[in-house]
Amino acid sequence: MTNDTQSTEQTDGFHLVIDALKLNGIDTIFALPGIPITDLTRKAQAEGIRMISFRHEQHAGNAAAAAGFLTQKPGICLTVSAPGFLNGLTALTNATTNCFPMILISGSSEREIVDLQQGDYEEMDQLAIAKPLCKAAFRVLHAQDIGIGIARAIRSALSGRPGGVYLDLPAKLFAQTMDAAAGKRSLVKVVDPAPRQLPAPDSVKRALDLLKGAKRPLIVLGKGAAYAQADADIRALIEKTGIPYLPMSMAKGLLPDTHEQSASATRSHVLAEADVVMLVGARLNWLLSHGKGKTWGGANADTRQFIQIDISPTEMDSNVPIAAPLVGDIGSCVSALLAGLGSSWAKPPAEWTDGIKERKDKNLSKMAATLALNPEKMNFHSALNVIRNAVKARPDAIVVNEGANTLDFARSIVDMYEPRKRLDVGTWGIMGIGMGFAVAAAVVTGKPVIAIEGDSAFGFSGMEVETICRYNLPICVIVFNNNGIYKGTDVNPLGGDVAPTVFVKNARYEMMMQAFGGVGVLANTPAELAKALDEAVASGKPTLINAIIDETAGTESGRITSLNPQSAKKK
Ligand SMILES: Cc1ncc(Cn2c(C)c(CCOP(=O)(O)OP(=O)(O)O)sc2=O)c(N)n1
Ligand SMILES: [Mg+2]
Repeated sequence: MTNDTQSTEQTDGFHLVIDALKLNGIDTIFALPGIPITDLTRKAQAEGIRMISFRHEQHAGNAAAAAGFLTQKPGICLTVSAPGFLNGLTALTNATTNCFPMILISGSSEREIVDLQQGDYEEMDQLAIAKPLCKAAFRVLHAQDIGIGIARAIRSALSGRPGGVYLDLPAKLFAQTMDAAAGKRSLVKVVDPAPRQLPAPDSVKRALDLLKGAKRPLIVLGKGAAYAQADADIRALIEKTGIPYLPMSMAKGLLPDTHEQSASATRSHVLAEADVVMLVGARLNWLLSHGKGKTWGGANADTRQFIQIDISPTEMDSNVPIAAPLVGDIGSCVSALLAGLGSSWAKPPAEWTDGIKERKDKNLSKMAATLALNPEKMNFHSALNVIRNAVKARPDAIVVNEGANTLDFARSIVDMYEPRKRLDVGTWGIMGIGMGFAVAAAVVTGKPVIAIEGDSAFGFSGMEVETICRYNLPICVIVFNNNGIYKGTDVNPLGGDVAPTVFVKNARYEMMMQAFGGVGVLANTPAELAKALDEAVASGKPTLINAIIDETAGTESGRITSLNPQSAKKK
């Protein structure tokens, strides 16, 4: 409480939180109301903040994370204390792993009760629990500190490597009052929350020298390159150097997947044979086989050199030595490289680029033949070919994708044409991002969203179809219904209960959407899927298409089956 004497008008914690968020350009909150934040959700809505309330906090958190990735403003997730906070933690930790900027704001119990463990309603030391799982965590105890607390959370989420931040607001804070004028003065508009970090000129020269001398150069674009919104410079760097590039899944569309320099269709060849690899916002983690082993084992395995562009200096040498670390924000690094190219940059040797083109053309015609097989039969390929054509017709649509086979096949079959139009399971490979990401994509962009969902993956967030209907969002959910996790054919050798990986046969998922007033379609053929998808994208109506997929078609864990521990051979 302050004793500021300038005015008698008072403000309170509720309004200071709302004013601080609005002052920093926050116009949407993804939440699940309850004690002690229900009134905050109502007051925020009354003050013009768009309040999107969910059925489970994990999906509100995923929506906040996706909003952060798409807008470069921190997505805000608001939850109740303890169980609501815990439900939001998975999304907060996943956002931090993905480097997506979000802030989880949770109500909490009072310090004096928590610290004496006196058994409060939903008592939990939330700040202590959140700290190791996110980029930064703060608690605010006094109304006059709300402005600085929100400012610190915003700057932490956006500066340097973006990530998840936890902000703990004990219940009593909201009802605290203070002089309105003093309250206004206590608010902080964050200046330049994500300062540019320019690379050192000598590091730019080192990287260019390495690229210049390469016989088989490759550029790998990660989701960090998509987040950077340096789209024109990234495209110019690739096209001016003529170097083949490989987009990781959420970097697809930075250049159209049909671009002549895309090496996606011959990924294994370029990873094995490249002699200089430049990573742009892509970490050498499991998704790139840690930069070593069989995947990278071609002719240049022992002499291959890496250039890495990353805003975090300690990311360098994480798995293999980095010969040319380029530390800075991606936009600044890419423009520095572009400036250093000069006018006489020699394209890579034709032997390398022609070899890639030959392999790529062969693989693309093999894929075309597979996609054309049995056009009337419903399997992963024929169903995804329908979606491939729909996205080609509507490149502004946003694709959300999760599952195992449903994910792996979609990644290679559904081409993307514009940046930040594909949202998926990310670094962790986590299921359950589907509906939260879809809601955020529709809310922040207003564009049509096509959610390509394995039937197991859909189950993690399926209740949010009610949220989608409640806000009448232009989302078309396509459930790839193969009756189970990976496939639908496992059996229990003892009889009795079904096998742990199978679901109710031919479940009628489309009826869930109908239950809440949306459009539900059962699609048994690619033609039925195509008709329903075209109508959904054209109408913008919440739609769920239950695509019945051949239940024998999948493989265990899709592309990453090798990660399953192999049981010892039975005696
Ligand atoms: C939160 C969570 N739980 C479990 C998993 C394990 N998992 C699970 C459960 C998947 C679902 C695969 O089944 P699906 O029906 O979604 O897709 P397909 O049948 O098309 O392969 S993919 C995968 O890695 C996970 N990645 N994330
Ligand atoms: Mg399945």
